[in-house]
Amino acid sequence: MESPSVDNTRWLFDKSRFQAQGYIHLPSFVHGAELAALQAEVLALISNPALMVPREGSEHFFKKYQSTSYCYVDRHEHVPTLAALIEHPRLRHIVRELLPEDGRFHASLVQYHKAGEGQAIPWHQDIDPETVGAGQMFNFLLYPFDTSLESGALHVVEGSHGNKRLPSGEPHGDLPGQKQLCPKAGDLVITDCTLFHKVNHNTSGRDRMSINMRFRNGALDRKQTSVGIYRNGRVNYAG
Ligand SMILES: O=C(O)CCC(=O)C(=O)O
Ligand SMILES: [Fe+2]
Repeated sequence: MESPSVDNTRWLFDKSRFQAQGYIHLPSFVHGAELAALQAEVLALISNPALMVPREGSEHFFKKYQSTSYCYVDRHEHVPTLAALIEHPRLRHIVRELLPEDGRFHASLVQYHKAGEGQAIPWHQDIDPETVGAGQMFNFLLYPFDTSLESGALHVVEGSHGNKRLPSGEPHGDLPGQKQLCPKAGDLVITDCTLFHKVNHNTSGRDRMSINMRFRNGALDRKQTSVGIYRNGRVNYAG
């Protein structure tokens, strides 16, 4: 007989499904006053360009990889609801399911695709699958506002996580088996960092934002987590 707590766990997070797919979509993870606070704080954050990662000198990166979002890294003092979310018991429960030995918070990223600028993130893997592999680092993506096909769906290739690198080709070109997710406000999407994923161009008249809380196995060192894979090259974010 399974205990009720095991049933609760299944309801919250189906680990075997996650491990088979490489991602899982949990609707309405955050709602009500918490979601309203997150929305207000994220809007305040993106209204302050001084807080984003400087773009000067990165023109080559934007052009080559066609990754054009405005990015805010670890701005927790400006988004206290995000700081609280990282310690959220339900979220930490899932982190423990995924990384029972040593699940550590790694970094947060707020990605901002401004209305009217056609911004996008091409196919990528957040870490090098050949050196790290699946099950070591995860994105917990929280969407403060509704997304749509026009503002930028999260595209994923189910089951692509593991030790394989993305096939070379067009940065945004279609991949076999790709699926489109359009998370609603408050939804959480968890992905393995080796999963093939991208965000298509924001052609809508609405801003598109995502909040990424990244967790890693504490046994990984910085060198293993600083390389991202694109279809036309690999990037060492550490420089
Ligand atoms: O904005 C999204 O939906 C995905 C962002 C992403 O790929 C990332 O933060 O690694
Ligand atoms: Fe990513």
